[in-house]
Amino acid sequence: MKFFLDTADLNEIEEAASWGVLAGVTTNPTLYARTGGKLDDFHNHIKRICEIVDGPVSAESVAMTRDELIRDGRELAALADNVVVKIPTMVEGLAATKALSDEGIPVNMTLCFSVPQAILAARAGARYISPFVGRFDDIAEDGIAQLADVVAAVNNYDFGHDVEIIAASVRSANHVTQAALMGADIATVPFAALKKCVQHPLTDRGLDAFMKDWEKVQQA
Ligand SMILES: O=C[C@H](O)COP(=O)(O)O
Repeated sequence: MKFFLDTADLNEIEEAASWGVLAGVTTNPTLYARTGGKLDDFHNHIKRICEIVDGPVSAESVAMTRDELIRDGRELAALADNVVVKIPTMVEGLAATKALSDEGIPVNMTLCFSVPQAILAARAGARYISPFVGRFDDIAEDGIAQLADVVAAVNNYDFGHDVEIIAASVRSANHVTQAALMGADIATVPFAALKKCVQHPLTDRGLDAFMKDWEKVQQA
């Protein structure tokens, strides 16, 4: 499984990239708004992320019609070679995904919550599909079970092009564990959750014991 960072925060992206584990970044309008960024600076911001990350960077269109989504998608794709256009799973989004992928522009279909949505996204030409996990948990449903259904269903078929499943709306190390065990291709993880993935209380306890014992060696 590859790790993407689910953020538009440049400091977080630079830090995770320095760990050598970052295979890509996903952004959305909420994540960009959280940086305090202005509309005028959005394209420059995506360019800056693309310069830091050696991998696909999803930039989301906020258009609602196929023509606008296609126009927006072309503009976003022109920003850098590693831009992936993120498009919501809806009828207009499918049509735009088909048009953009036919032009060789990779699309990440987002806000995916069901197996039929995922299969349709793949059929339309989506390079990436993003089933959301945490938002199912938020409504007292089992997000991991939903993700497992999507992974199993998509893996049943050959769509004639590469399709990777991005476990999105990931909130915890346990989500990452479950996504990896079921063979999700990618987990896109917020920075705080990524840090939690590195940590384990037994690692901390073991390290503490090693440091204390090493002090004894130094004083012997
Ligand atoms: O845009 C995709 C995100 O992974 C959504 O995550 P979230 O449910 O934590 O906002």
